[in-house]
Amino acid sequence: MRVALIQLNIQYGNPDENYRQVTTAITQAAQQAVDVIVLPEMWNTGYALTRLNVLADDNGARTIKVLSQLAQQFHVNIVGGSVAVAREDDFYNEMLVFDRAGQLLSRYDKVHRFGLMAEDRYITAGRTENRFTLDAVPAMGVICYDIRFPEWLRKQAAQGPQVIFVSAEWPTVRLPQWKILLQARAIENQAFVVAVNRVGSDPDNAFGGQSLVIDPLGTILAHGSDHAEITTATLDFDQVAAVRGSMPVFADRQPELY
Ligand SMILES: O=C(O)CCC(=O)C(=O)O
Repeated sequence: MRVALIQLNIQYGNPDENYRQVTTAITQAAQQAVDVIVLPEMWNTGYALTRLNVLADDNGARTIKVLSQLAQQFHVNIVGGSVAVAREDDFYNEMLVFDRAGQLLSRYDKVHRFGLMAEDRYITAGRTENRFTLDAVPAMGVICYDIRFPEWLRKQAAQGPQVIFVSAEWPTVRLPQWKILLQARAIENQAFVVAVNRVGSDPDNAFGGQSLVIDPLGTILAHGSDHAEITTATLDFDQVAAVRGSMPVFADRQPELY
């Protein structure tokens, strides 16, 4: 599975420009013979949370139309990062995943809201898991702050996913933690981690990219820079079987104790 990670310079509170940028970037990534394209967190609006009433995508309709059409056109799977979605009277930070036929496979609302960026005031938390299958590979997806909750990832990884997709707006100031947390999630779950962070800044934070592809032993296969770019890497799932076969971490769990 060849993956492309799109480090976008998200324009704060400017969905039209962000849909244009995403369309251009996906078109470029698709020229590189990739199987899965991955986007960062909240890419339609950035963290313009106080204006979600006018900016958020109504039930995800615009995002679904754009990403589904691109997935079909380029015959590529898209892990659509996350977008701000309005549904009934609430706002969600929602990941949308599409297969090569443009079918919507999964919708996931971020479960762990990040209080330091006021999500707890503006965003409604999700309550459901996010597991899906891409080209017959079991996979899962989480959003940014979720990676600080290993039990949330483990609960899902124990059900088979071999690759964990992460979409983020992770501030530069905590990037050293980003790397360590992601390597730990890969090692403990014996899975590939494909993690995309945005670049650029908003009125409150700078975001330094450093998107990562990590193998099931925690080795970094690809490392993004701090500017807008597309990073690619190839995942060989025989490695997941080999690592899980050589150390039976999942079988050795004692879930009755924790
Ligand atoms: O956990 C962190 O340090 C960053 C989390 C974050 O920025 C987010 O969830 O949007």
